[in-house]
Amino acid sequence: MRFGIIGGGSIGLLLAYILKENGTNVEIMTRTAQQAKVLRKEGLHVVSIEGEKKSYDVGAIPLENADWNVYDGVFITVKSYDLSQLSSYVAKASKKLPIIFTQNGLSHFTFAQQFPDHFLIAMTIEHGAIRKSLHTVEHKGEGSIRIASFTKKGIPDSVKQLGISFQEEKNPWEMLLRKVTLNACINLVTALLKMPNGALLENASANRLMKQLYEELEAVFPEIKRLLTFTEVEALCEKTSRNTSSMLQDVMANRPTEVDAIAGELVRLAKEKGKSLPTLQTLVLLLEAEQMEKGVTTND
Ligand SMILES: NC(=O)C1=CN([C@@H]2O[C@H](COP(=O)(O)OP(=O)(O)OC[C@H]3O[C@@H](n4cnc5c(N)ncnc54)[C@H](OP(=O)(O)O)[C@@H]3O)[C@@H](O)[C@H]2O)C=CC1
Ligand SMILES: CC(C)(CO)C(=O)C(=O)O
Repeated sequence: MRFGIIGGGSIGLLLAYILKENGTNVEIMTRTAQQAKVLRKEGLHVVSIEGEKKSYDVGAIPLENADWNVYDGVFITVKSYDLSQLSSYVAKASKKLPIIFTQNGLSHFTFAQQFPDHFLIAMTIEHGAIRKSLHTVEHKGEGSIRIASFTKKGIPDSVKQLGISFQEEKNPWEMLLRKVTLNACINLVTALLKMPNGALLENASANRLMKQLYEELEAVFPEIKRLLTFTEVEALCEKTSRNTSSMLQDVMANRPTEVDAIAGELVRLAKEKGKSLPTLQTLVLLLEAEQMEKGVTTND
């Protein structure tokens, strides 16, 4: 089997590693020709959770030159705010091709609704990963991977046979609500306090702030009680304790963050119910103010 991965960032390279470990042929579709060249020449370098260094031959091609007809499935691992750039590619893809979205947040739920006849699937990844160079990724923690189809087509055998250990979910909305709650609790606090995920267990005030966020969300979206306990939020901080959350990675690299896809969407949904999320909204403003001072605009 041959799978394409759009985006050679932290999660794109981590997925390439997981797929290669399971014997799948992988081609990474990059934004730049330079990254594709480096990946083809140097291979994919991985530092595993245990600190072991590994390398793999991978295919790599700039996205604009790729032919999606050669793949059994395509993973989309770009940030939420870059999804709109891919609309024309998804529109042209075969309706039989499984396309799997790995974004945090909720905006890909709306993106997927533009393509009701395509074979679109959501995947939530509770792993930590940090790209260290154009062809090197460090695996920083391992939690569960969940998958749910956006359509009635279900999960195809080609994806089930990838050898990735994942939990299949029936309801994509609930699966994404669970993950966005985890990210609202972990990513915003770590991004503001410049802490690795594990520090949220050690710093009592940061831990209280994270709990306050969880309780505020649970009060507005009661189904969260059924989908995720606060103990599970803390367990993910433990499993990814050495990871720098993807939002903190963005802040440190002076890139836009996914604050709108994560917190903005939750605030809007709360408003539709006539409710508000004051703690979350305050953290959003603090983060946006910090980004503005650095001249980084959110392009969500
Ligand atoms: N990092 C983590 O630990 C986790 C991240 N996630 C989620 O996974 C998603 C990806 O995150 P992450 O990998 O950290 O993000 P990164 O910013 O590390 O990677 C995103 C990649 O997408 C590439 N890209 C952007 N636009 C295009 C395009 N038009 N064509 C091809 N490639 C493109 C970027 O290219 P370039 O480098 O050239 O700019 C970049 O390499 C996010 O939604 C995040 O929330 C989920 C779980 C854990
Ligand atoms: C799983 C977790 C919390 C890992 O840091 C993540 O989703 C992220 O950083 O975006």
